[in-house]
Amino acid sequence: MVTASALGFPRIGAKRELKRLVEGYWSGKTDTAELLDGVHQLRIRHWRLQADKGLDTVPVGDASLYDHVLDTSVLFGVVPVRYQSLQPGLEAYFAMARGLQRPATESAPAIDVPAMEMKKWFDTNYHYIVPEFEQNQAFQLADEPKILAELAEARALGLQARPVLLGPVSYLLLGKPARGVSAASFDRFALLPALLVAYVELLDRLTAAGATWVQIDEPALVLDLSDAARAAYPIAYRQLAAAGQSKLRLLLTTYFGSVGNNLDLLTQLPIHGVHVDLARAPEQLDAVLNALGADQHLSLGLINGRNIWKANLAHALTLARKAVAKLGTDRVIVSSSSSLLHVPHSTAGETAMDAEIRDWLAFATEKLDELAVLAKALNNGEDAVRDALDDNARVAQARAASSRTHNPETQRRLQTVQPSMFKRQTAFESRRAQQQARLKLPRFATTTVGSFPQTREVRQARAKLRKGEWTQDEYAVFIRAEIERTVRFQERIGLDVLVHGESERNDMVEFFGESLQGYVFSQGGWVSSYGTRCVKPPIIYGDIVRPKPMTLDETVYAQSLTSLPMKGMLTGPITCLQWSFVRDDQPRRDTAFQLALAIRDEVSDLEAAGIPVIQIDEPAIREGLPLRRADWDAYLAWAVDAFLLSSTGVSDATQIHTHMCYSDFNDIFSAIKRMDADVITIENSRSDLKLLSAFEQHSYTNWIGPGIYDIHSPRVPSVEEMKERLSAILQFLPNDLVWVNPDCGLKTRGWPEVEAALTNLVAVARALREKA
Ligand SMILES: CN1c2c(nc(N)[nH]c2=O)NC[C@@H]1CNc1ccc(C(=O)N[C@@H](CCC(=O)N[C@@H](CCC(=O)N[C@@H](CCC(=O)O)C(=O)O)C(=O)O)C(=O)O)cc1
Ligand SMILES: N[C@@H](CCS)C(=O)O
Ligand SMILES: [Zn+2]
Repeated sequence: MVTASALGFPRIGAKRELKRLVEGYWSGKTDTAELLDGVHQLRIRHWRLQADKGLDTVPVGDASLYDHVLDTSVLFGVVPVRYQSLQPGLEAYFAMARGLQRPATESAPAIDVPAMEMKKWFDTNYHYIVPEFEQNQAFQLADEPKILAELAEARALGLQARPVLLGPVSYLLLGKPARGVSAASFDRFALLPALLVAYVELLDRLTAAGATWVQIDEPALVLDLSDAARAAYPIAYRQLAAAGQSKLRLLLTTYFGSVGNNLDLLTQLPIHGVHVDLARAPEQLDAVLNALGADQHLSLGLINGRNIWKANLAHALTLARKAVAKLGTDRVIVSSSSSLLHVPHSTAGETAMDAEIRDWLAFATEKLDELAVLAKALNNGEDAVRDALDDNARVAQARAASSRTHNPETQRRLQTVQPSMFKRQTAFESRRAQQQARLKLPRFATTTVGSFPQTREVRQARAKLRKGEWTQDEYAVFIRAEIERTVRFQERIGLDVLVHGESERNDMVEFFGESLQGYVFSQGGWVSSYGTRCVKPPIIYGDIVRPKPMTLDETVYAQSLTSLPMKGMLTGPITCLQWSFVRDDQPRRDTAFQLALAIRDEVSDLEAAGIPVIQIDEPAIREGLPLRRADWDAYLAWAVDAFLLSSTGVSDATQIHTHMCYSDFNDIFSAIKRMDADVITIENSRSDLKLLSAFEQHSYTNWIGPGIYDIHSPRVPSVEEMKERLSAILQFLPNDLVWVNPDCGLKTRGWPEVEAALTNLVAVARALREKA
């Protein structure tokens, strides 16, 4: 029989229950028992949902209080020294995730530990906590592994449960040497034998607890691997295969792309099943089928875990039938291409969405239905699911034929784009002089990345507008007051280039999605971004049109309040593309260019209204980089072109900023140079300083603002700490190129923290100016 299962399910909950529970715990409103009971109920609800939809197996261990990579570190005792004196359990766990700052009491000394580094999970907008390994890292299985308890829970409910583990090789590859360990002498694969001992112990215990299959995620198998990484796979899996007295079966999963040249490696491994992503890479099916061993199972990643369009079930069935013809029904599993973590929970609550477009969508819950239909069609014949298949074909035809997706004016503009629209009028040196003459900024100019605290009042104001309790005018009055408060605050703190604070924006991408045609947005389509923070990616279904200016009123109002330069804030085309669910009926490049033209128009309007500085955020440009190097150049060519198209329609004296966070700059350096922004502000405060050496090595000569304040943590960095950071930065970058700023927007922080941190930041810049 063909079985159906998903690789993982969204953990946040239909109503973001996980967020409320965990944030309630952090604020002291929820105690430990309530937290643990709440997440337990949520897990059960998600497992039951999958079983009720007709899936044969449920994943166990994919849910997490903060991040599943952090869970893996805790599971194997990979806790950096600086957290080891904290209370083990939730205190140490959350301190690793988000830092911990607590004043001294009579009985306990003060605690002040920063958070661990966060990075993008492959090419997604999900962030994981980067494991830190000592030179001779010890691995020690937790006394009470959470996954064992969860397996017992699922089995007690009578469910067929499949524990999910991050595989040892991917885990090692995702980590980094701990502080003080020299990167040059660090050999992560030297840690493999010790790590495998802990994995084997865990697999033994899972087997004893009743697991028959374990899902081991090895997404690194879709990357270009070093020889050392390739060599690690057979070593690892030979050892793991012997675990569970050889009774346990391992399903090794790959996702986010094709296994490509790693297929030979994969099929040598002594594993019982393989999962491949057929949504991103359907072309790999034949090669995988040919390479599979005699008894190996194949899990077909047919239902897209990264996008929200209903699947083409006829196409999926064609692929699945091919697998069944070769392997027989008992060796085939139908599955999601990746975990469903990256799509929202359900379309069920989307009653306000345009009905025609809603009919085209499948979120996680609806994807479970699709999986069940596929399995039924393969097991019982298509007639058993005739209505579902007919309905699916009707939707695909309706979408393809819809007049809603095309706009002739947008198409015409794209045809008339000229090469001159991708270039500033003169080179940076000349622009720099004109901008200095206009803005008269001091050395080490200070600014922020754009957003200021999105307080409960701000979010509630938007909720009132949404519910019709406030008129648009009442909301606008409220936002103006927020803008004025933010401008006065920045003047008082002493920043040099101000921002309006983005209080009118729910999110830097969703806001633009709501303002542009060609987009729809959901009411409850939340997707985890990091920890308890979620985003609601808007959905691009058609050609992009900017019906009217999107940011002009607020920016011009903010500028009218101050004589200091005001920076207009826009989100760049690649970030809008990357953080939206995008249409799959045209190349991403075409959508990016449509977005770029809309943003170019906004830039022109801001400039014409006298705004002297405009920031076009592109934090997602690195994240969009294809996972295989062979595909990088093609992507970077159009991605940078899209940025240039959005940003170059201004005079020399208008200063263009861009901002990037969580970027591994070394990989895309020449692209960043080609973007030719006058100022780039970058994330840098949690990562080490090596990224700055790239700016030095590549003789980057435009202005740079490496973040010196980690805004993702509630911790306030001291003057001394920021001074040290800045001095270290100045070893790599010339004084006259450096700006001083936080590493990202301040929307997640509270005003008191922001006041304390920015006061320190300005003090550091002023002290440096005096020295210079
Ligand atoms: C810079 N980052 C971003 C990424 N992706 C984006 N799309 N946007 C980004 O900014 N990726 C990389 C990083 C990730 N960083 C963050 C940072 C912060 C958040 C975040 O704070 N998310 C919020 C939700 C934001 C939002 O859309 N708010 C809405 C709705 C707010 C809400 O929950 N309202 C309540 C009612 C009000 C109340 O009573 O409080 C409700 O509807 O129930 C808004 O402001 O209107 C979060 O809370 O998770 C995400 C990624
Ligand atoms: N301007 C945005 C950028 C975040 S990446 C902000 O400040 O929130
Ligand atoms: Zn940022």
